[in-house]
Amino acid sequence: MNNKQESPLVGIIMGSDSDLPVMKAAADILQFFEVPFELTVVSAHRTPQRMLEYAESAASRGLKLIIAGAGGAAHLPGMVAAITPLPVIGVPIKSSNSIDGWDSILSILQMPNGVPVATVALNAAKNAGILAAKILGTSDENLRQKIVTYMENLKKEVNEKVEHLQHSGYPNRFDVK
Ligand SMILES: Nc1c(C(=O)O)ncn1[C@@H]1O[C@H](COP(=O)(O)O)[C@@H](O)[C@H]1O
Repeated sequence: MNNKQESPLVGIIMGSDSDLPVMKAAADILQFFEVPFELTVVSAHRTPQRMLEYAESAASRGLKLIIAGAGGAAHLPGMVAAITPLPVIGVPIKSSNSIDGWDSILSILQMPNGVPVATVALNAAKNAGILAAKILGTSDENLRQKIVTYMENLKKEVNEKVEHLQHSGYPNRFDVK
């Protein structure tokens, strides 16, 4: 699955394996950009010692940033950010007992001054992966070029939809692409 020869640059962690269906999107997009990553379950609540050791060792193991997803009382991203000097991207997850995901969003977003977590939208693990790739792309021209191509393709997709709409007969005078 992941490129085993290269040591991981991104650590994807989540509070439970029940988060995997959401967090898989971060792994998929990193794989698309050919960014080596590792993925595992770490819980601040249920496995505090494992969380401590993961966060303490992340930088020295060669990781450049961490994507942390959790639902409910989602303390994992913030606790990891409190320990590691690496940037942490937090993914709020709408878990089964959640208050519509707001519990997780606010737990991850409302960090105290001095301990930032870059929080993406609810369940937006794909965006977390893209953001990680963009950050790594600041010092990797090859990766940056892949991101430029990805963005060009996004634009093309929208333009094709606009083209399709043009042919459906609705009036539109705006044609800047
Ligand atoms: N928020 C946390 C933490 C943590 O922050 O340490 N550990 C587990 N969880 C979350 O509990 C939810 C339910 O987990 P289970 O499905 O295992 O009961 C998951 O969304 C997980 O991220």
